[in-house]
Amino acid sequence: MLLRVGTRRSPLAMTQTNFVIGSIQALHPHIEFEICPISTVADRDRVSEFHQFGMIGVFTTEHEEQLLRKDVDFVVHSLKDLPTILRDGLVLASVPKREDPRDVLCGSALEDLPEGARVGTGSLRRRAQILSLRPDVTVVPIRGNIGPRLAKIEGDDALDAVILAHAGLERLGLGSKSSAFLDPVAFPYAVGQGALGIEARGEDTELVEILRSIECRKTRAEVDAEREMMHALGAGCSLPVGAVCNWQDERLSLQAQITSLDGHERVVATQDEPGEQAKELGLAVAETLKIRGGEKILQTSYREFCSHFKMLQS
Ligand SMILES: NCc1[nH]cc(CCC(=O)O)c1CC(=O)O
Repeated sequence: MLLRVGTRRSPLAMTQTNFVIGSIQALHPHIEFEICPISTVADRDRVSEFHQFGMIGVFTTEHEEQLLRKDVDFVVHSLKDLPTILRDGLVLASVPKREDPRDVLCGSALEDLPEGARVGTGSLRRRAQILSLRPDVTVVPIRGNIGPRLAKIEGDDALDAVILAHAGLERLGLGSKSSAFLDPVAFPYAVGQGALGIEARGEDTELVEILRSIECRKTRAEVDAEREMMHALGAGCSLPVGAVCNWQDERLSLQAQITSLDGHERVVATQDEPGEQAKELGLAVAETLKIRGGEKILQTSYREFCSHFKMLQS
């Protein structure tokens, strides 16, 4: 059997894809793979900030079209970039074991950041959360692959720190740059962060079965809860919503936080349920966030980033 695998071309995407192929091959040595990399809108356009500002699916739309055209058999995504709603006919077939999902500050620990420090991130969630912990910092929008982002803490005009996902650094062999982990209770990570998502056509039941052989049941429960919460909030991947989800002793606990873009307001909800009720847990936490005023914060942030986007275009 030959399987064609869709992926982005970035070093991180290629590493992740090779990892998935290696994991499947270890269990199914007779299967062969052909990697079919493409550049997405977000890779071709390195100038706009639009995808950082809530536009959904910029990393994944073209992959879904490839799947529906049957140009590829499955696609390996960073799960946090995959929208909670997939195109008709496509499924999240498998979620392998998650890396450490925490964010890290590269360049300086939080407590060592000087007053008024310049901190780089393109993510609205990270912007809001760092401002809520350290109102004195200036957030500098940055984007691009992990290597170039990391380079912003070196050389002339260097930033004091950049915020990145530990998982991305670890997979690229740059785990030693993860010097200062951000405590996820104070600085919750993005929904799905640190996990991979393998997307395929639902009708290919035999293939879905093969892909499922590398799934991690605990990770799947965690990300199902997180994604259901995100879906119920109607929020895209880069809105200021953070999560901490843990599976322990057959129970799943989910803490979620919505933070206003200026960091001044935040709403938190925490709940736990038996592990098999991941989706119910996600829905319940979303409801609590809404009741506590989270929806209003999201609407305001949405308006703010739409006007920011218009400003960038004009
Ligand atoms: N949006 C970019 C992106 N997508 C996945 C990762 C890191 C790896 C992961 O979270 O699985 C990153 C980079 C980052 O946020 O630092």
